[in-house]
Amino acid sequence: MANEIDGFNFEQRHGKSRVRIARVWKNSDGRHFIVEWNVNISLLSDCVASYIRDDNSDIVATDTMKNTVYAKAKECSELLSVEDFAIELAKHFTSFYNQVTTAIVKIVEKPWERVYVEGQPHEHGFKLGSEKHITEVILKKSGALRLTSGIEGLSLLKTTKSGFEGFIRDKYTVLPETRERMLATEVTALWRYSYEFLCIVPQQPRFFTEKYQDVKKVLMDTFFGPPKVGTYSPSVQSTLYQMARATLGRFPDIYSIQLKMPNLHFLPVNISNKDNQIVKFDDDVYLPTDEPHGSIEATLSRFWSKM
Ligand SMILES: O=c1[nH]c(=O)c2[nH]c(=O)[nH]c2[nH]1
Repeated sequence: MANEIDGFNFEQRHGKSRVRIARVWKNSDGRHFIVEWNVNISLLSDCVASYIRDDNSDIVATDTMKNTVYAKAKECSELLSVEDFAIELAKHFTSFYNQVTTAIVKIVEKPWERVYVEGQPHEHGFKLGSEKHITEVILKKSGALRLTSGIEGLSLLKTTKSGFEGFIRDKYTVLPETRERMLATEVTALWRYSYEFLCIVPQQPRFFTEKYQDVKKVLMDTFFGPPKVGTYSPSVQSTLYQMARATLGRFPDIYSIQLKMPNLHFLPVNISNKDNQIVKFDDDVYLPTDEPHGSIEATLSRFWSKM
């Protein structure tokens, strides 16, 4: 919220960060479902008086925001996607309070996955996976929506079919050109859907959960290529672009995708003393590192924003 005050421009927002919640649903046939969410709420609201006149009468207390997370989760009688829960919260804040013009709700979901015991899905047993499903909803009172979903911490590695050649060489360059190296990264992907109004958001309960799985599969399949032969990567940049391109090619309701793909180096190991070479690198023994790492990121968007 921006206001002009005393001849200055004043912007403010307030909210509650890191509200942790787990919600369990128990089906009548004995199967349990669980989600664990870390919720961040930020409200743009007309409460300038609290900053400049010690008048809190227009403030939604951040403690109330926290309680709302638990109350709304209780109200959800069935398993729902993290996107749908973020939309529910944002809808509540923008419709219930006159003062609130925009709600920004970000949620990170912990990847609890059902375990298999004796080859069968367990009714109430879960283990923690690795990458996280995230979402950000920005909802205005008018119903105008910005819906972003993403993946955080998707660690991928391939032991071949990667190289890096033809880059600038100058007096500081020592990196040899290669057509054979390891490629390792930890993908952060953020994609924006083209559902720009509340009223056109798909209502099927599993829609965004399935879309998340589908996008993850397209990203991974493009990174690795076919199982027997793979796909040669001439650079992280090229692979990143192919992954973004495949996502926009496959999903017409995704308007843009941002990918961050650090290049996590696996350094060749060569060890010698003055008499012998103890270890000679033959694409087999590496020193894994994460510092320093290359940082490569890009956003690919359509020119039009509507489907
Ligand atoms: O795929 C790569 N992209 C780079 O920009 C880069 N720079 C570097 O040193 N190694 C690599 N690898």
